[in-house]
Amino acid sequence: MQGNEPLWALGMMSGTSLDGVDAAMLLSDGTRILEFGDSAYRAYSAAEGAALRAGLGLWPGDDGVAGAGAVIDAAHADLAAQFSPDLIGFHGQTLAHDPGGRGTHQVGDGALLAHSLGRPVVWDFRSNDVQMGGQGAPLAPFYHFACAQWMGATAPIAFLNLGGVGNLTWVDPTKPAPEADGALLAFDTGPANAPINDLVQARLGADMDRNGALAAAGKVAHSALELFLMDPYFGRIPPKSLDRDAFSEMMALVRELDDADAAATLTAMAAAAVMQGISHCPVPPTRLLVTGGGRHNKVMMAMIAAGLDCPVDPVEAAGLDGDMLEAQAFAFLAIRVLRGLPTSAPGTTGVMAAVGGGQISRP
Ligand SMILES: Nc1ncnc2c1ncn2[C@@H]1O[C@H](COP(=O)(O)OP(=O)(O)OP(=O)(O)O)[C@@H](O)[C@H]1O
Ligand SMILES: CC(=O)N[C@H]1[C@@H]2OC[C@@H](O2)[C@@H](O)[C@@H]1O[C@H](C)C(=O)O
Repeated sequence: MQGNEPLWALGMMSGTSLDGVDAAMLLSDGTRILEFGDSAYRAYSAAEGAALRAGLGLWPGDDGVAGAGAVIDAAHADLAAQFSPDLIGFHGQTLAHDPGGRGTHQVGDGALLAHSLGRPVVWDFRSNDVQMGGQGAPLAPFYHFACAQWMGATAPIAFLNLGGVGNLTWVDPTKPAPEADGALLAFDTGPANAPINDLVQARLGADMDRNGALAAAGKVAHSALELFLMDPYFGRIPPKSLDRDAFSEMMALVRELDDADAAATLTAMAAAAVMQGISHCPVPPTRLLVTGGGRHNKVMMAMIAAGLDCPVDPVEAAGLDGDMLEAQAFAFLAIRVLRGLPTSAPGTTGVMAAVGGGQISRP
């Protein structure tokens, strides 16, 4: 597997929403997207989800980490068994993220997976970046650069992932490589779906505000929104990243509101955080392409579009798959790690210099 011949990699990602694992095949030489392959999703059972939630905030060695790790290892082995990749990119599950302090913690044992599947596995993508002074996140931006080139973009565009947390990547596709100076600027914008999910879970026992229906029936509480926007995170110069629950105190701002107004206000907060993020871009993007589950939230999408001067579309408008983009990103990054290419740069994570992350485990 040396040289630069294209490889079929399987990328697997379990995101902050803790709903399940996405897996996607990608053919790439580590710089270009050559072909998209099959993809699959495996939902966590209620018991698996509970074990993962119990692990949130835990660090290596803490009680409860092994249980969460076992769920991740079994679910990923189960899902990967239906594919025949040359190699696997295994993100695992982030349990805790504190890049300026204790580091970043993903569970998932790549050596075990390599052994059980009989294929090379690239994993532990974030630690090296944090050790080199970076945020360890976001890591999808190098893949976003490849997506922009695959689309034939000729002017700066931005990708927005609306997952549990939101993250934005500004791309200048005219630069020669993702690690080139000025090619990328990336950072977490703020909370996106996680607080909305937490609200509807606590009040209505629901998983999500499907399509933004509840928010559509409510009014935004502007005083709460203004208080939220006073958080110093929004003024901080990127790169910057967030733990899933970094904004948990925002729930207090909507406590007195009825369900619909609370949902509308949390949705407006997520959208306003994106606007704040866009203001940090070197030049405004000519197009904003949205990935992640939040692209289905019509209210959130409309609020974002209303605040920007450029078209705002789901990534499907550009021929990409918004459910699988992050899984594809870890397939792409796995090939880069195998080839010794960097996976993050000062503009994406704040790392001192472009660096490759990830351990390689062979069967
Ligand atoms: N139809 C829908 N309407 C509204 N919201 C939706 C819809 N579908 C998904 N979502 C939201 O998107 C979330 C899942 O998004 P996604 O799968 O992108 O998150 P993730 O990958 O786990 O998170 P992250 O990218 O932060 O790691 C759901 O929990 C829900 O809040
Ligand atoms: C530490 C961590 O797991 N961060 C995730 C999380 O989910 C979204 C956002 O916060 C982003 O920073 C990152 O994931 C994506 C896939 C990334 O690294 O690009």
